[in-house]
Amino acid sequence: MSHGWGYGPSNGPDKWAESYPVANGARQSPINVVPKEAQFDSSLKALKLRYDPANSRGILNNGHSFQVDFVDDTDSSTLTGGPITGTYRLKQFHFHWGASDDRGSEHTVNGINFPCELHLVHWNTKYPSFGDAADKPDGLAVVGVFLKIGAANPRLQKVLDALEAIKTKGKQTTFGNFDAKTLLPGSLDYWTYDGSLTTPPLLESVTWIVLKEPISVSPAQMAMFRSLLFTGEGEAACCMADNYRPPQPLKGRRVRASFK
Ligand SMILES: COc1ccc([C@H]2OC(=S)NC2=O)c(OC)c1
Ligand SMILES: [Zn+2]
Repeated sequence: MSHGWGYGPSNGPDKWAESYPVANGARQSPINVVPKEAQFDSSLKALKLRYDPANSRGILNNGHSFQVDFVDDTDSSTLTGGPITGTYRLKQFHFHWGASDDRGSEHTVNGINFPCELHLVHWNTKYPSFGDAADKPDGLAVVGVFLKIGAANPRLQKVLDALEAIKTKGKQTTFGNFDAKTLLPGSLDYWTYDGSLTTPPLLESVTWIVLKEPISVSPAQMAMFRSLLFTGEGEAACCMADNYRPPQPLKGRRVRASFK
């Protein structure tokens, strides 16, 4: 790729392998989840997500998505249980979405796309930092939550209302006292498999935890996601949408279910 990776025809997911050969690796994400082929595993524990709203810090347009960053210097916002061992700290959350409601999620279920997918990113505290954990096979755990078109979701609104302040690439603003737990659905039933980051560097370091139950988002709220720009101030505006990687080959991996 002659220039940075992105989601366009010249630098999108089909081109990433040119600069990141791991794109064709053995444990790439996302995948298509086929519930009937997922194995119920009774040894899988319940997810324990303990988030302290005081840890939320800021919201940033990073040119590929927007992310809400958390202070991660203590074990005050953590993921434990589920398929992982030990303690993983919440680092950030972000979303992937489509230009229209028929696409946008990264994982699919029986080949069905959702309009949006939330990723809550955690790193294994057996390593000293996110950066150290990011390239280890057990370094990261990402909780994926589907967003499904329905009633407006009031719990999303504080996040969406902040987007006008970060319209262009590189813009950020403070975003304190946000409880990420409010973005979770009522059920924490999940599918889990070994995978990767879904954008370059595509590191194969993620234990994926994809929740079965979606949360709702309204068409008007989806329009707010699409009001962001991939581009920086003063550049020709390009709407931020279709920032998702399509499903990748399973290559013999097992997908386990925490529920029957
Ligand atoms: C350097 O930090 C990164 C790099 C890539 C990703 C991508 O991998 C997933 S998952 N979603 C993404 O957009 C990331 O997300 C945690 C964090
Ligand atoms: Zn992501």
